[in-house]
Amino acid sequence: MRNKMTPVYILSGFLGSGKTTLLTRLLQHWKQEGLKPAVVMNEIGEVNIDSLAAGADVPTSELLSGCVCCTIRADFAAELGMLLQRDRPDVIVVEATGAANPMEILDGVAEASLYLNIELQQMITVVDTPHLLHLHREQRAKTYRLMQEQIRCANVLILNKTDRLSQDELSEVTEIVEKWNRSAAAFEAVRCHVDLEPMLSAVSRSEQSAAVPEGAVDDEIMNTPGRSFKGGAASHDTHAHVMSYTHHLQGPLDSRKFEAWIRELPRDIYRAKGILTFQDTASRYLFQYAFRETDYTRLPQEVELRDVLVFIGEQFDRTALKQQLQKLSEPT
Ligand SMILES: Nc1nc2c(ncn2[C@@H]2O[C@H](COP(=O)(O)OP(=O)(O)OP(=O)(O)O)[C@@H](O)[C@H]2O)c(=O)[nH]1
Repeated sequence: MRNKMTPVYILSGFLGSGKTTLLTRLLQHWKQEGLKPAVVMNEIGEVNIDSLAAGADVPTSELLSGCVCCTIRADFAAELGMLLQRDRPDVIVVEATGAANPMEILDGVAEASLYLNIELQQMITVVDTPHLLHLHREQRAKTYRLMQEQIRCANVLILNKTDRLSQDELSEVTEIVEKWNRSAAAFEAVRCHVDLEPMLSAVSRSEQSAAVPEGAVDDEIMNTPGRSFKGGAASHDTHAHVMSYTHHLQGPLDSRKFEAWIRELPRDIYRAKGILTFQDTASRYLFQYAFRETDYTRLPQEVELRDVLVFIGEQFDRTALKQQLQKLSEPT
């Protein structure tokens, strides 16, 4: 039997937006619930000051040699694996450096979930609202684009530092964020003071929304506590949020059927990877899919990994994917 999956939360947000403030709150919350959290942190620079915030009783793993998205391939999975084995946490938070590209981090966690019993729960982005408004007015391209990416990727948005905005400015910022990501559950906050339970359950609700038929999605999310955006159910003109789906395969697949199925994958799924066994070949493979190209690398026989596929894309139908993969696993 497979061990239970440890949920992983990615905490993203621009430098100084309030990630550590939120992390401290989350850790307190989980500890009060009797859970054991662990943290993976990365900082640009030599010393990680934020690790002090986690407290001595929270296992912390640090990637100090640069940004998590650059060290991610080798170190990240190894660090997570070590943390899981050594500390057996109930929940893991990856605090991404404020300058990190969230897509790379998402990709890294997806990669690690091929080898480890972890499940990416959601991406929480803390938005420094006065800073965003300032950049929006100045149109400073690079930083602005990174903030935009961080907002687009989120399933939960904390619109932080609202104490430094007037009501009009808050409306302006909300409108900007809404244009980029209408799907996430959004919470206005001062010092990341949000009701954590509704925030954490809003995470799963927005994930489930992918299975809800078009048109019902926004309705569902509009009803999540803390949702502050205006707007209607019919607005699907903006970017949907990025999501991932992990599927554990029950048995070997027919390679030709799998190939044919991959060719028909919806365009909304832009990345997939996995470990696969085929009914009609002796080897096992590491499978990669990017920009509609597939790649298979033969794995050594002794590799002890379960068969799994991870998909990353925008607002795709996870239920349909699951059903199709179950069908592909049926013996022919
Ligand atoms: N005025 C105001 N200040 C805040 C708020 N939230 C956080 N801060 C302050 O903003 C600063 C940065 O907060 P952190 O939680 O350290 O932010 P961070 O995102 O972890 O920062 P980096 O580690 O640099 O990426 C601290 O001085 C906080 O006290 C807020 O809602 N309003």
